[in-house]
Amino acid sequence: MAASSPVSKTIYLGPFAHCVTLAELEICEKGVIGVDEQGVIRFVEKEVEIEDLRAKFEGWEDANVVEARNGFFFPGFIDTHTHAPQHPNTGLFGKTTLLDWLDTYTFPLESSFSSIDKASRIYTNFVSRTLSHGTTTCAYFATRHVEATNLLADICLARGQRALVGRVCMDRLSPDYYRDESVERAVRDSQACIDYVRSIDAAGSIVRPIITPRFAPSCTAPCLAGLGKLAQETDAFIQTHVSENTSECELVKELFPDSASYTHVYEEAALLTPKTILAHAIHLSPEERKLIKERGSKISHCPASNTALTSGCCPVRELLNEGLTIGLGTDVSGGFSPSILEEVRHAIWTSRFVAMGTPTASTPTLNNAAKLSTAEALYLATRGGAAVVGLEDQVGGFEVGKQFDAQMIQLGSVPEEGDREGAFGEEGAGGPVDLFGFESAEEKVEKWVYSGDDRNCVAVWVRGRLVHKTARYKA
Ligand SMILES: O=c1[nH]c(=O)c2nc[nH]c2[nH]1
Ligand SMILES: [Zn+2]
Repeated sequence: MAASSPVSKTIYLGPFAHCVTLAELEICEKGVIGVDEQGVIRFVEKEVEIEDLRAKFEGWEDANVVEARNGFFFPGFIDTHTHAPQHPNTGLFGKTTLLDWLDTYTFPLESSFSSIDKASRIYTNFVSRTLSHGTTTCAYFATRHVEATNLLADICLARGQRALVGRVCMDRLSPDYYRDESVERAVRDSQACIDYVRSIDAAGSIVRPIITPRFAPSCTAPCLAGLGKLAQETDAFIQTHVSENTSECELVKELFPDSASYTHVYEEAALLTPKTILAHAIHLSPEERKLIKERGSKISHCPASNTALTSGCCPVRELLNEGLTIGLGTDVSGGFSPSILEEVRHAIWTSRFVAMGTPTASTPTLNNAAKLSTAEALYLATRGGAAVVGLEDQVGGFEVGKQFDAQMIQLGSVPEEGDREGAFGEEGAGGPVDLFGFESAEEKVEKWVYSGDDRNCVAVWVRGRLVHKTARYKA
């Protein structure tokens, strides 16, 4: 589906849900959202009877009407951290942990993106996959290759998916066949990608560049400093990894013996800014968290990856209590799914593992305060993520003035006894979520969160433009 399809004035009719605050998930059963030709939300009504529709919205008599049946509209998901070139390795991690996983699976695959044909095949497929799971904005790590990185930006722009696209920098501790030959090269190639992405979308309304040092162990101090300087000169976003795995943290201590902490390595290179996204952040000290907060840098929580690579359980509830800004990341292929809905579930599970902890004599009971609620995890997936990628004024919820980045969720109705056809005709067409008719609006959302998948995501819009639909979508 091309992003060039025109946007018509449209009234989105039917239930919608969105997170108003971290604690509050608002669900409106008789919702109406009016979106203009620029994809901007012009009105939001929460209690409208269908019969009143045309009369009520003067000037909107000719608007299209798109109705959510047996489901609801939900804001598009924001994936604050993933690796597009690692998509073919999804599900392949065995019993590795971070450092051997990089050597075994990741570097060999990423290095092959010198082939633009290969990059084209994988990136086209991955952007389709993330869109089909309702991801309307994505922060992508690409590879070292300028041409392939620029191609990823082209694909996101053509498909209409908002993206931050970054060329990965690494000038040490990676194989000879996959390493920046010098600091100058890392900075020059990063600059080339920034220039390219800004040349294809000067306003940055869909694609924006992001400076991407892979992580401290694979960058020398001069390389990190060169990228920090580049970030200042270009006012670009920055993304990297921090404190994911204890062996990695030890390695950083060895490589940067004069730095007070892992986070200080980035601080010393001027890489901690309000436009910085730090992935994982599992093993941070209180001082490091304080520094990140002071700098206004953001955190991408990647719970599926953290469990797959046995990196640890990030104490997200604590970080939220401390006022850090947090979104969710799929971190493919450390993570094994391109779905932020899956990450919502993993964020909730991880918070429960933190809550269960290891009972000790001093804390023998469950630490309920560590748990994330469904609403809180959905907040991280939408509004929290929007703040991480600098789009908090534009997307993440349904308010007048925001842009319509949304997904239409449709659930399955189990037929009444005697109704052999069923609500959606063929069996299984309702996806994995079965409704029996008793469910409240809240229960429908809960059922989707815990057992839904991309089959329930029947249409996706970015700035009011339809960017993905399934056969079940009937406009
Ligand atoms: O989850 C991760 N994925 C990666 O590709 C990577 N590189 C450094 N550190 C990393 N962590
Ligand atoms: Zn990562």
